[in-house]
Formats: sequence, C-alpha cells, structure tokens
Amino acid sequence: MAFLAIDVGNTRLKWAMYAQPRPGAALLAHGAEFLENIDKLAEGPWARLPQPQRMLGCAVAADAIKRRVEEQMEEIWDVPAQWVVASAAEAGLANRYDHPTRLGADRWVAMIGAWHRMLASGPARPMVVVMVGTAVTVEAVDATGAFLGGFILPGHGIMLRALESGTAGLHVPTGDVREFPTNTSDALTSGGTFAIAGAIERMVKHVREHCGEEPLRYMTGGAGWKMSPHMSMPFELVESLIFDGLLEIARHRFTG
Ligand SMILES: Nc1ncnc2c1ncn2[C@@H]1O[C@H](COP(=O)(O)OP(=O)(O)O)[C@@H](O)[C@H]1O
Ligand SMILES: CC(C)(COP(=O)(O)O)[C@@H](O)C(=O)NCCC(=O)O
Ligand SMILES: [K+]
Repeated sequence: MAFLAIDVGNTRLKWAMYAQPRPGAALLAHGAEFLENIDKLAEGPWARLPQPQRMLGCAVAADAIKRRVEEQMEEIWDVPAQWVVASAAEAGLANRYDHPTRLGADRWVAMIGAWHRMLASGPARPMVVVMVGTAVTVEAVDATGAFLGGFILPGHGIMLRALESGTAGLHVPTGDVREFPTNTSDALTSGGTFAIAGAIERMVKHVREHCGEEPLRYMTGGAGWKMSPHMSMPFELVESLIFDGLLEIARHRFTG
C-alpha cells in the first residue's frame, strides 16, 4: 500500500513515497521542487512512480498552491488528498496554542516527528524543535508532550531582503559567518545567522528553566545544515522530521 507524503512550504514542495503508511516503511522515492515548478510533477518526477493508495500532507503555502498540488495528483492517480490541520491533541502531543488549528501544520507535524523519534530511543524529555526554512520556527515541548509555545522568526533570505529593501548601502553578495565580521557581506550573513542562533538558544534556556531539565534539541528544514554548525550547543539535524511526523499520523489514520 504505497503512501505519498507531501510538505508544501513557502519556498519548496518536498515529497516522499513510502511502501507503507507507517514509521519505518521503505522509502521508494523522494524529491523537492521550488513552488514555481510544481505544475510539472505529474509529467516529471511522479510519472514513473507506483500509484499511492494513501496520501497525507501538510501545507502552509497559499490555498491556490495546495490546489495545484491536488491537480497534479488527479492527473495521474486516483487517491484522495488529505491535509493535516493542527488540532488540540494528536499522536501523543497536546497543543497549547490559543487557537490550536491556527498553528502551522508543518510545525505540528515536525513536533510529532520529533516526539516519536525521541521515544524510539529513550524516555520522554522536554524538547526544542527548530525548523529553518523560509521562516524559522522554534518550538518548546515539555516531557508530557505538551507543546508550550514557539517563536516565529524571518529566515536568512527574508532577513537579507528586508535589509536590502530598507537601506541604500546593503546590496552585497552573500558572505561568510564570522565572529567579528569586517566587511558588509560577512556582517549581514553573520548577523542573520547569530540572530537565529540567539533566539534558539534563548528558547533552550526558557525550556530548561520551565521544565527543570535539559531539553533534547532537534533541527530540520532546508537551511538547517547552514545553521547547525553555528550553534553554541549541539542540535541533532534530522532532515526527515516532517516526513517522520506524517508517517506517524498516517499510521494512526490509515492502519488503525
Ligand atoms: N539547495 C537548496 N535548495 C533550496 N533551498 C535551499 C537549498 N539550500 C538551502 N536552502 C535554503 O532552504 C530554504 C528552503 O527550505 P525549505 O525547508 O524547503 O523551506 P520551506 O519549507 O519554507 O519551503 C531556502 O530559503 C534556502 O535558504
Ligand atoms: C510559520 C510558517 C510561516 C513557517 O513556514 P515555512 O517557513 O515552513 O514555509 C508556517 O508554519 C505558518 O504559516 N504558520 C501559521 C501561523 C502559526 O504557526 O502561528
Ligand atoms: K516547512
């Protein structure tokens, strides 16, 4: 029973086809497309895949984008599109957001993936789950599985574009991350990186003080590999956190 998992962010669509809708299932194929290229999925990377019997996705891009993804599926397959909406509780997690359904589905699914990854290797502990994509999100989860709350920050690209468009003298190429930057490129690149690192480390402190225990630290997202070397405390980089969460939810929904 092939299972298609899809994560539609504000920059790219990521997809993965699994042999079964459950954690640990064999990965048959996977890929990523910038949103401007998603109308070619059916005739391109999806053309030679097996027909999935189930699909589950999370999408935070505009509804029109979600519709275009559904059209690509309809072109070649007969499978209902199911999109995750954050809820008050799912797969062991409780959601303390003021309005639980307003939490980004990608954030909710990544936390579910992280929670089950932790439980697979040891006892429950508090966690900080970071996603570095178009935006950066920094989530706090306690050892009972309660999502306490999280930060949303601009990602690297948005920070740079904001500075470029709001100033006259900051149109420069990408630089390197330096402790003491001595040119504009390095100053911008380092400023963005350490702004994100600082917010993340602050959340680790909040969780440590609130829960009285050192949190486990997970990082994911397309730009996670850029951030993780610059953290003053190590984060486990897990590229598949959203897919792990979708597999976990799929197990509950599709295999009872
Ligand atoms: N090879 C790459 N392709 C696409 N994005 C990349 C790549 N390397 C790093 N990035 C960064 O990852 C971000 C996209 O990450 P992603 O997790 O796909 O975002 P989103 O989920 O918001 O669409 C881009 O903003 C970019 O900064
Ligand atoms: C915070 C986000 C923009 C992150 O999007 P991404 O960087 O993954 O494209 C997305 O999760 C979102 O639109 N959330 C809804 C608002 C909220 O979570 O409070
Ligand atoms: K995302």
